[in-house]
Amino acid sequence: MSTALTCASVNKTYGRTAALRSLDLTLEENVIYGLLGRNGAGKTTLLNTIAGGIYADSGIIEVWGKKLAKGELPGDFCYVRENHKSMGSARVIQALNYASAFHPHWDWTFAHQLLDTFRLDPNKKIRQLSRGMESLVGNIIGLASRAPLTVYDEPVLGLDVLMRERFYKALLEDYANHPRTILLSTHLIDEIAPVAERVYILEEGTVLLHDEMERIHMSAHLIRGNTDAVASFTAGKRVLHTEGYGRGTLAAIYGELGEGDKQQARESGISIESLTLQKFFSYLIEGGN
Ligand SMILES: Nc1ncnc2c1ncn2[C@@H]1O[C@H](COP(=O)(O)OP(=O)(O)OP(=O)(O)O)[C@@H](O)[C@H]1O
Repeated sequence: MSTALTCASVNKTYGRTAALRSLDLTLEENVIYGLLGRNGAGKTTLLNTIAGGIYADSGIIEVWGKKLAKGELPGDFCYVRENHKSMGSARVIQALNYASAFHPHWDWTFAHQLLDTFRLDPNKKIRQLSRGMESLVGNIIGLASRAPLTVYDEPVLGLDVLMRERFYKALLEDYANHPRTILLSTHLIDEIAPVAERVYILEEGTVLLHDEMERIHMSAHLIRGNTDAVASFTAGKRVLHTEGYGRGTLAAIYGELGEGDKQQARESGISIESLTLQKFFSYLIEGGN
């Protein structure tokens, strides 16, 4: 498996704000990644830095093994972000035409199918689109470009639940037939869980956690039981959060549980539940608050 993107010790400050701090991130070929983080964590700064829109103060960014020079755009790369208003009075079809010129793997048949799927009028002017429709134009470009490295910043912003489902479905179906490396930044955390294979969680400009979605699913647990039993069960484990309720304690823990753990839980009356990605995220970031 080759590496699509490497960020090594990337730093970016805006005045006194450190938006990216010694950030390391590696994206392997043909994997879908989720990029999560609360407001201001540095997601957009990271994506803009990768896309060459802003310069890192220091650090290395390599795309397909080639180090990007300052201001250099990665080749055969698609960056989907909100706001196509700069295209002014262009029509949707003109925006697609324009995008197609930059992407050697562009598929027009697929682009037209997506216009139907998303019920977009190709002759409508970009400036007349609703916020959700505007996101959809970007998403069509992201999908139809079939770029080997595609990055989406909040692709479902403003989309209703039906359109969000259609987007994820189109992405997964097309990815199955045309694997590529995809990075999706989103705040709709539980929706990304069945889509992304791996996840990066940013906090204050650095990577707080990077793991496989499956492993998070297997490792993130909420346990409840008698306070002493919970204390004994969690000893030596990674505890993200604890809180008391009545005479018991609830604890969010991270780590795979073996047969011995499960037996101990049964014997001491401790219940074990899996955490959703959203709950795991909030416990990891700030103890569930
Ligand atoms: N142009 C700018 N000038 C000054 N500070 C900026 C600028 N852009 C971002 N920042 C700051 O950098 C930090 C990271 O912002 P960034 O937009 O990358 O976060 P984010 O994770 O994308 O947030 P959100 O989820 O709210 O979109 C924040 O503290 C933000 O205020």
